[in-house]
Amino acid sequence: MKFFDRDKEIKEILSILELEPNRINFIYGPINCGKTTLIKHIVENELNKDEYVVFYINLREHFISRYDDFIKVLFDIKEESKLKTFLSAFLKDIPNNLYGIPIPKNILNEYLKGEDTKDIFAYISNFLEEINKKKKKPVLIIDELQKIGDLKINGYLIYELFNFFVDLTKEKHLCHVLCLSSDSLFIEKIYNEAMLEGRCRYILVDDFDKETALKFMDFLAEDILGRKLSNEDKELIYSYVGGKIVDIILVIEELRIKELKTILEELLTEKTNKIMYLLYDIKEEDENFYNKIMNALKLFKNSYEVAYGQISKRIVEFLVKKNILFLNPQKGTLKPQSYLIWNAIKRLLK
Ligand SMILES: Nc1ncnc2c1ncn2[C@@H]1O[C@H](COP(=O)(O)OP(=O)(O)OP(=O)(O)O)[C@@H](O)[C@H]1O
Repeated sequence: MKFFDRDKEIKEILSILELEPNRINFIYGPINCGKTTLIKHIVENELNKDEYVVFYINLREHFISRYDDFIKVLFDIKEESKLKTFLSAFLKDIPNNLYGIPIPKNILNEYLKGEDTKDIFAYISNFLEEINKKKKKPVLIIDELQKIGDLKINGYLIYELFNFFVDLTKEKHLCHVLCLSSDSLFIEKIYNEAMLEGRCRYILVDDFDKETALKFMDFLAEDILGRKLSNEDKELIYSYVGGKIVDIILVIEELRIKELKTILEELLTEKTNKIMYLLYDIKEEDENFYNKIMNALKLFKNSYEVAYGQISKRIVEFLVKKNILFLNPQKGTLKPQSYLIWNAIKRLLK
């Protein structure tokens, strides 16, 4: 699939990377809005390869339940045993794109004997310093950071990591740090975390707005169907799935074999049923909680976005965890995770 648009977000992220690293950057947005695709596009097509060295670490692909698991994910483990020879070989011909910080196996094993991140973070810092000396700018990207949000070793690992990131950015200006997450409860926690105040920047990647969504439909229709869609069809698609990229792709792909109205009704019925079954389960378990959930959902009957304070924290947490609502801590608002979910909520409330 060819990459589409995101000019504004690309410009914003490139303008951050042009400057000296000074903050931790959090890239957040609703589920499946295209955060990973955007970052991969920037790394592969927009960054000057002579200037940047990117370390892309995706926690989604890994099972992380212990300290060792996390540390291993950070690194690209090499067989070489002598640090000096290993480093000079690496610095002679630095690749632009890596999936972990290179480290000799024996050194990593030494570090893993204790549960102290101090030596490990010192190793990474020194490594990044060497890259800086070669006039290259390192960029550390951590995708799905919330996966280690609850991991504890002598306190929460995430706080140690944030301290380290502050050191790399605000203190030493050694490395750009981009953290991606679609868990808006996690982002909200960070947003309100005193130790991170003034040390972070938040970049929202949202679903496409209406104008872009309609253009995306034109682009896909040409690409997948080899024909144009009528304005009425595009408006109809938007009224069901809004600017959610994955949903628009699905609709256009299905158009090869099904009628538009059938596709849209099937999608909405499926989503409505899923939420309905969830609500049935809650009602069975706790009728009082169910009533509170229904009252919260009623707020969305006539509005796509509502102020955060209108719904109690416990209900917000539940609906966000179940991927029904998306919380925007910067704006202090809540909205359904997608237009399709919004339509499903409205259908359930009828
Ligand atoms: N700008 C784009 N142009 C074309 N297709 C896109 C674009 N952005 C996203 N997509 C498509 O949408 C799908 C979902 O995007 P992606 O996985 O990047 O979302 P995400 O926000 O990282 O998801 P998650 O909520 O799981 O973190 C991708 O597989 C890709 O095919």
